[in-house]
Amino acid sequence: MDKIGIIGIGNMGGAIAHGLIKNGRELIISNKSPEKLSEYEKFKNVEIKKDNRDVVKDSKYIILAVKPKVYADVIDEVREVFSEDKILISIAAGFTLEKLEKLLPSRKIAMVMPNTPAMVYEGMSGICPNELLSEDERDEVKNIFNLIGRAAIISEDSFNAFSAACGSLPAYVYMFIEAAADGAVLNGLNRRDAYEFIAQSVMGSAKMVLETEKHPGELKDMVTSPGGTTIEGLKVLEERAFRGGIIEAINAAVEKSKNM
Ligand SMILES: NC(=O)C1=CN([C@@H]2O[C@H](COP(=O)(O)OP(=O)(O)OC[C@H]3O[C@@H](n4cnc5c(N)ncnc54)[C@H](OP(=O)(O)O)[C@@H]3O)[C@@H](O)[C@H]2O)C=CC1
Ligand SMILES: O=C(O)[C@@H]1CCC=N1
Repeated sequence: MDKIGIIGIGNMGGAIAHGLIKNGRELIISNKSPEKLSEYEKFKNVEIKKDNRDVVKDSKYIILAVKPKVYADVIDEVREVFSEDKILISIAAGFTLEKLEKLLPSRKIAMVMPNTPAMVYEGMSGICPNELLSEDERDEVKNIFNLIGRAAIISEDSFNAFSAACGSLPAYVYMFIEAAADGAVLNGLNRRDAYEFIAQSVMGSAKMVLETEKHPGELKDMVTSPGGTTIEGLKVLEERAFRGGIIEAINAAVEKSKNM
C-alpha cells in the first residue's frame, strides 16, 4: 500500500496521524520542533524524518499540515523532490487550487478540509481534487480520509462553506458544550458529570440526524412538549438570536477563508 507522508504534526496533522496509525497505515512524518515527534517513536508503522524533503521522497500521498502562513515556504522547500507521480493533500484554510497550482505547477493536488474528530475516527472531510488525479487516486484520497471518519468529494465552489461549517464546527460545538455545562453547574450538577452527560446528548442528537434522516426541525419538535420545559429554553435561544449567531459565525469564517 502507498505510504502517506504528513508534514506538520500539530493539532490537525496529529489527529490525522493518530487515526491512520490505528488503522495500520504506514506513515512518514516530520515536524519543525522534534519534541512533538517523540510520542510517535513507539509506533512500528511510523517513520520519523528530520527533513521535510525525505517525507516527500518516500511517500506517494503527502498531507501538508502546517499553518497557512508557512505553506508557501514548505512547498518551496520540497518542490524539487515533488515528482509528477506524487499527490499533495492540502488541508489549509484559504488555499484555493489556483493558489496551490501556482506554488506547485502541473502536479496532482487535492484540497481537503478535515476536522479534529479524525483523532477518534469520527472526522468529516471534504475533498476537492484537481483534474490531474486519476480515478483510482481520487478514490484513494477518499479512502484515506474515510479511515478517520466520513469523507465526501465536494465541488471547489462549496469548499469554503464546507470548511466553515465542518472544519471549524468542533470549536463551536465545544463552546456549546462548555456553556451548557455552565448552565447545569449553575443549577447544581457536578461539572465532570455535566461534560459527560452533555457530550453524550450532543452525540446522540447528531446520530439521530444521520440515522433517522428526519428534518432537524421535526426532531426538535419531538423533544418539545406543549407547555413543557424545552419550549421555555427554545424561546430564550430565539430571543438571544441563537440561529442568527450560528449563521453569522459560519458566514464570518467563509469571509475569512476568502481573504487569507
Ligand atoms: N486545527 C483544526 O481543527 C484544523 C486545521 N486545519 C488546517 O491544518 C493546518 C494546521 O493547523 P493546526 O494543526 O491547527 O496547526 P498547529 O500549529 O497545531 O500545527 C502545525 C504544525 O506544523 C509544524 N510546522 C511548522 N512549520 C513547519 C515546517 N517548516 N516544517 C514542518 N513542520 C512545521 C508545527 O511545528 P511547531 O509546533 O514546532 O511549530 C506544528 O506542529 C492549517 O493549515 C489549518 O488551516 C484544517 C482543518 C481543521
Ligand atoms: O481555524 C482555522 O483556520 C482552521 C481551519 C478550519 C479549522 N481550523
